[in-house]
Amino acid sequence: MEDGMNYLEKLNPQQYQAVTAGNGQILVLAGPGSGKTRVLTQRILYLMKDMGIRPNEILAVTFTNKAAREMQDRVEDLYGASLQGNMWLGTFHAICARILRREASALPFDHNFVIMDADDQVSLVKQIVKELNLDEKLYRANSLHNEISSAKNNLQFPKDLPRSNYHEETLFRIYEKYQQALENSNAVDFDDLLLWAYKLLENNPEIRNRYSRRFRHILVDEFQDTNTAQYGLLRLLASANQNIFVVGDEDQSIYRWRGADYRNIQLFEQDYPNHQKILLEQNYRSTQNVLDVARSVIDLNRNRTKKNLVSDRGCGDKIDYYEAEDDRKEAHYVAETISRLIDNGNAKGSDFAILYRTNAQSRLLEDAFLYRGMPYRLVGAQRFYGRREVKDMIAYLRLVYNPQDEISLTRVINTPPRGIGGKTLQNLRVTAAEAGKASGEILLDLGKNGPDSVFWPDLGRGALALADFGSKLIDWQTELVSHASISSLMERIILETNFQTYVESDDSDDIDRWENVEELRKMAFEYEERGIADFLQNLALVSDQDTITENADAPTLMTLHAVKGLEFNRVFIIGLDDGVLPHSRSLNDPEEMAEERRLFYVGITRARNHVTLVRANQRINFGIPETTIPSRFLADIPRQLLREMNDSGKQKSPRSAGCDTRWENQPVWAQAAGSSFSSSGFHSSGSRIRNGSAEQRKTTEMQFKPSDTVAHPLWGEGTIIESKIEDGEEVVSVNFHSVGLKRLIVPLSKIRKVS
Ligand SMILES: Nc1ncnc2c1ncn2[C@@H]1O[C@H](COP(=O)(O)OP(=O)(O)OP(=O)(O)O)[C@@H](O)[C@H]1O
Ligand SMILES: [Mg+2]
Repeated sequence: MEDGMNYLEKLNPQQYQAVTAGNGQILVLAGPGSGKTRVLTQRILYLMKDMGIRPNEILAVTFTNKAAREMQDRVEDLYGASLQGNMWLGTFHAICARILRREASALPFDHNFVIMDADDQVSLVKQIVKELNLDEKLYRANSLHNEISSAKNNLQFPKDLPRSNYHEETLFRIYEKYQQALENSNAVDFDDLLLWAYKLLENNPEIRNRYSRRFRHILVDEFQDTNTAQYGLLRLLASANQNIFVVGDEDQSIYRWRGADYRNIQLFEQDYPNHQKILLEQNYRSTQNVLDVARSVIDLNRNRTKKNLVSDRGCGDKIDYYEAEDDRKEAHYVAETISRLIDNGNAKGSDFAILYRTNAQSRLLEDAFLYRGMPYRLVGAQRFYGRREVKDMIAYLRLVYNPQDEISLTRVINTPPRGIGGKTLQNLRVTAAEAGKASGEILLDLGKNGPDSVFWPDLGRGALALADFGSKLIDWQTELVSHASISSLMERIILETNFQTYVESDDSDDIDRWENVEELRKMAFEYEERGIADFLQNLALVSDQDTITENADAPTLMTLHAVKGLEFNRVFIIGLDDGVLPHSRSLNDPEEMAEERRLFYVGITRARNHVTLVRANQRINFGIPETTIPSRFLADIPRQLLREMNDSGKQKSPRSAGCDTRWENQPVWAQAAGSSFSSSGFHSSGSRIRNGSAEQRKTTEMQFKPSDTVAHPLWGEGTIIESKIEDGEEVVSVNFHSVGLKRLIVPLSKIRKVS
């Protein structure tokens, strides 16, 4: 400690306490932007610099590969030396893959196993449903795959599943066949990485001891999103030294659909009764207005500890709110506003994130950006890695690396077409099954011994084409072994299969497919040193967040799920309509609704300075406009924290500046009834929207009375049914000829009197 811990960046007392906590179990619970990730990073440094822990004795778990990379950069920067891959730092999946490769001799697959991507996993289930002659409409591959995935996340192999009815019995059979197919391909899926790592450590005391002794300190970010398998794994890995440091926020648990369970925080508290709990309350990311809005949303979730969120950064701007006529205009409003802010010199492209509930919502945004010729970054793994031409090329590499990979073989055996039809492929499979080998092994054998090989007389006329492909496969394997260069291997494959001509011949849309293949080759080039195993593994484990292109000065378009852990100066959240956010799937399930609320909360709290909430009065579904109702979450935001905007991005209803915390002391009313939404996005009775004292209430003047005829720009004419003062503002019920009854808050609504 000769430098007085100068290397530690400025920390507040609670942060300092967490960073320098001694051995044992430490639980850091704190809201967004309070420095959890930063504390974890600094603790790694502290362990190395002051506690004499070596990098290879530390295991640090992040939620994405991108987060791992950033953490590594930061630690190296402050440590002043390269960690040279000595530290075990990465996602649960990457860390498990590393363990499984090292310990493959104790497992039912080789160390060069491949990791199947999400698409392939579902295709495999589909194929099994077909093989079992089940009705594909009743047995949907996607939902069956989800069931298999949750079984795995609960640490269950097929034999552990209940089999007391027909459905359970069927699921068992499908799961069993699925595992068999993976094993035959020397492949695993994402969930297997966790499941096998857990079982490996649980069943092999020697291996468990080796790892748990080695990791003298374990650190976990985003702990609230761990699932059962991950938590179990942590327990095993920490079993020898019992030094485990976790940071998290129960309000940011948003991966329930992947088996995440924020109750693992409670489990941690029970399982480690001597743990030390540290709370961080100071928020360094967002302004107070952003935090107040976030809090008004999350405070309505039950069964949680209410937390103060205190900003270090002053009140800041109010939150903007815009209601567009339809979803196309919603997207244009966003693009237009951003373009204006950039043109005025008030912001730069990378300041912005535009967040939405579902990937499909990005399409109109992209249109709006393209229309203006504005660059943008669209985040999502499917965007690049899901492309046919990219998947084809990856499948080639996988097959060369692991000829047992049946799925990749099926994908490329006749792509580009080389005269190997369905019948020939079927023959190959049957021959392979009879010989107890993988199809790829037969191919290699044919490549070596020629089409007339005495061993495989049943392949018929297809043998020639198969042998030809087999010999290419041999050449590529040799290339890989002798040159160990992925990009030159790719070059050869491209050349010898006429891949470029094939890819360029597909002009079914205006995507530059060849450019994607070139991009993949560039990526491969960066892996020359680390090798093909690492490259393929990283391709398989890529997450949405990992696809954010760095150094691009452009707004980022991404889902609320993908934005976790990140921060932006300005955040737009679009689609604040009931059924979009919260999602229609979740409306009837209180647990799901609580998660939707957390998702909205995560979105708001990404902002440093500014949040804009946007919704559309109508959404076009398959060409038919449907009128929407505002998200029920909007009603939970105190209105004095909001500024309603008009089309030109100007404020409609000016309100006083500064932090307005009066609402905090008022009673939290029950959630609004769904029927009381107004066109202006906010509802009246039963809402938390209130400002003004009783005094004001008396003096507010009423503009409308029952039976007045009014007109609205969207809904046309209607008749006032009722008019009253609520919370100091006039609220009317109007019966519109076009859409029926609506409740409107007069100062915010667009109605005018006709007679
Ligand atoms: N003591 C501090 N002084 C100045 N800035 C800080 C301090 N602590 C954290 N920050 C900054 O605050 C921001 C939020 O920190 P960080 O991302 O670590 O928060 P977090 O708790 O992990 O948030 P989330 O829950 O969203 O993941 C970062 O920009 C970080 O650099
Ligand atoms: Mg964080």
